[in-house]
Amino acid sequence: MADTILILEDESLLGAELRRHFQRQDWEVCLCSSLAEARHWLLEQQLDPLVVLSDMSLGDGNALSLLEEVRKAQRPQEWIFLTGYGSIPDSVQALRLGAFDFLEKPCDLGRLDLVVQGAARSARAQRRVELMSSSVGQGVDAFVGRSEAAERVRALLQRLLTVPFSALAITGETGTGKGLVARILHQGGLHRDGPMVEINCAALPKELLESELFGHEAGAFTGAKGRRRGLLEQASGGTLFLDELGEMDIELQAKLLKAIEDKRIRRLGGEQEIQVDVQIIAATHRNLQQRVEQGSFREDLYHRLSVFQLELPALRERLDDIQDLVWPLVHEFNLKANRRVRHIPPEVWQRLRQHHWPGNVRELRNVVERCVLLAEDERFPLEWLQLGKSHEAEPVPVMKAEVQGDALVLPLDGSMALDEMEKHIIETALTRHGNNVVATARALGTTRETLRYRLQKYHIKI
Ligand SMILES: Nc1ncnc2c1ncn2[C@@H]1O[C@H](COP(=O)(O)OP(=O)(O)OP(=O)(O)O)[C@@H](O)[C@H]1O
Repeated sequence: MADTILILEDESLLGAELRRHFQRQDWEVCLCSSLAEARHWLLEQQLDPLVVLSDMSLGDGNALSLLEEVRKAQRPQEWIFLTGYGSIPDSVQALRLGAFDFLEKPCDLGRLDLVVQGAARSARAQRRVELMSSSVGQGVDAFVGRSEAAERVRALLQRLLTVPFSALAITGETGTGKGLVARILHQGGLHRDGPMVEINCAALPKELLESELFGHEAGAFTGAKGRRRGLLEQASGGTLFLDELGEMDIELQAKLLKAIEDKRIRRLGGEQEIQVDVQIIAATHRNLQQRVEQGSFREDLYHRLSVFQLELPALRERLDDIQDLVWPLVHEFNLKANRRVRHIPPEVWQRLRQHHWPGNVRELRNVVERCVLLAEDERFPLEWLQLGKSHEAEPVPVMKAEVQGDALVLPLDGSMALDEMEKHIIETALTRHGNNVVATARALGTTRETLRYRLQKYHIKI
């Protein structure tokens, strides 16, 4: 298909000559003799020229104003200005607005051709980059999968992208794509021009998380040296992604709910209320309703978040998606590790479909990475799948966590949740160090405060 050039020229003889010239070079030419006409084609008819070749001063105004309007609305395109003698200030302004180049009239056609070719190359390159960044990470298609369950997720995401929600919860097992979906919602949603700020609620003790979220004034607590803007403020105009919200302390949950409802916060130690316009996306692998029944999650916050809720299916419930997920991953790791895996034997597909996938897509990603990295030729190596026996085929013997010398072996067959593993690691380390908190913290590569917080969290008594 021919590329389009829009020529904006009110001298009819010159306009006609330029049109003939570019048509001879296989351009699709749209010739306009006024700003109004060009505005009609570019903004109302959404004509999408690769290059615009424009006179600077026209009967109905200066073309710079149109360039400014179009820049906001159009896909990448390059503008070249034809200027009269002595209009240097306008030309400087044109370059500042992002014009590709300007040529003084009368201009030599050979020179004009060179400049137009350069502009076309530049616009094509920008469009390629735009296309790549829109297919990677942006848009609901980044959530891959042909299964009905994946289609339902994409359809719901598409709807949510147009809804001005203030809070939303994404639930699903670990590795099902909660982080991915949060990024899709931010990048394609109504808050996309603002920042996306993330925090993992399980990673910090309550006091620290509170000051991270709400900020503090100088001297609000011991160690609060200067004033600090919290993440709710920093994310204003954008999205705050609260990962592992199920782990948030219940008192802090109340404060968060108030911030969502009032759209106002107060920094710790601060008097003044600060307006925040932020959409909150919360993710958790917990069953929040169950947490409510157990009394560890506030019912009112649960109801607030359930207005818009997205439940992501486990990979074992959408085995048809495995094929769609595996090929892009093979391609990605082929490129990264300079491999050329092209052939996936039927036995591999069969084993992939039989596995239980407790770590979901993240686990699949790790498996594909290992196999591609260890492949010796074009064949996807079955021997490196190392998936263990299928859950459906025969029951897998239950593995137990056990200490082997200085090492601790943990089962990765889904029988032990991450929290249980962490609790077990801490208990084992404590026993080894005679319940000495300082020595245990050192052995685990963490601080005494963090360890104390974990002890409290897991109700470990020493
Ligand atoms: N449907 C999908 N299509 C493509 N990639 C996916 C899909 N689901 C998950 N992934 C990929 O799998 C990996 C894990 O996903 P992600 O980190 O979003 O999971 P999560 O649910 O947030 O996990 P956790 O609860 O452990 O934080 C990421 O690399 C993500 O891009």
